[in-house]
Amino acid sequence: MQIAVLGAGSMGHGIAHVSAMAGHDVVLRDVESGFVENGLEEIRTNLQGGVDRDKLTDAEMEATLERIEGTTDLEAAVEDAALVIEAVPEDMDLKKDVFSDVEDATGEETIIASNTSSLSVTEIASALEYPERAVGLHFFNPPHIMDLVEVVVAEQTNDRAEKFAIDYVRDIEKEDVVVRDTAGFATSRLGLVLGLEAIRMVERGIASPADIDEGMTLGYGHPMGPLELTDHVGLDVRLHIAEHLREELGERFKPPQSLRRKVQAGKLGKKSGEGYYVWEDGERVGMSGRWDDDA
Ligand SMILES: NC(=O)c1ccc[n+]([C@@H]2O[C@H](COP(=O)([O-])OP(=O)(O)OC[C@H]3O[C@@H](n4cnc5c(N)ncnc54)[C@H](O)[C@@H]3O)[C@@H](O)[C@H]2O)c1
Repeated sequence: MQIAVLGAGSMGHGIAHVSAMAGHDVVLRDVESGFVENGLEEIRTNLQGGVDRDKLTDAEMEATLERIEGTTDLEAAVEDAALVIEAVPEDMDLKKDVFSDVEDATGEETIIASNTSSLSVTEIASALEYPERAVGLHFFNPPHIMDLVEVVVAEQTNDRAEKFAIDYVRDIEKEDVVVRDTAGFATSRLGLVLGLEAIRMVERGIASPADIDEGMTLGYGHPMGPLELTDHVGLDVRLHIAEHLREELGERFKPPQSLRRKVQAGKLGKKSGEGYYVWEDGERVGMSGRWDDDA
């Protein structure tokens, strides 16, 4: 089928990649041609990585790239699409505008999906005249590696849109979980509980970040501990989500003081060089603050 992906950033190019790999024709749209080119370049790099690891052949890589077209023209991107997936920045007004613009340029049958990680799909869908075709498709980063997609069912989503979304997820060989539209969906909500509690444990000196993380990787089989994951996601991003979930779901999501302090100090995790760990050239080289000597 024809799929339009709006936004060629971290998530958009990955969603275009996995859709084209499954044989769909994809149009990748961003607001500037430089962003589109970057997205297409990232897809080529990631596909080449797959070829280098013998996951796919050169011919499969070229065929996948041929199925992806880049553009800055919204109308051209969406007019023939059966499915439109937006992956523009996490801003409610922007997402509503994008949904509404898409609706103006497509037929009534087109399914319009949002890759939002925390906003209400119900509210985004309210920008549509026919909101029953809206649904959430929450991919995980990076989409070409991560197997899960949460299918988020908004208040308005009808059975056809829900089934369409589930079929699409299975078709691109990902695993679907279906979630009602609530703050944090299923994964962010549970992942954050673990992250916030780990931060409180560090705050109270119960154990070092590395020991807590090792406890969860070796003891529970998690691929990465909650504090290292917090550094990867960004402390500012986690704080923002915690504040949102606290507002929506209650005090159990109250952000710990130390998380707030670190964000105020610009210690945002891997991207700033320090969070619960110290990072150099993308590698973990030690622990932050009083745990430094134990690193
Ligand atoms: N990064 C993650 O780990 C992650 C994981 C799951 C979901 N998400 C969600 O995916 C969405 C995108 O996040 P991202 O990390 O890819 O952001 P990003 O900043 O990397 O990319 C967003 C892209 O959208 C483009 N854009 C802005 N306005 C646009 C418009 N009107 N039409 C088309 N493109 C437009 C920007 O130029 C940019 O290239 C957000 O809703 C985010 O919450 C992100």
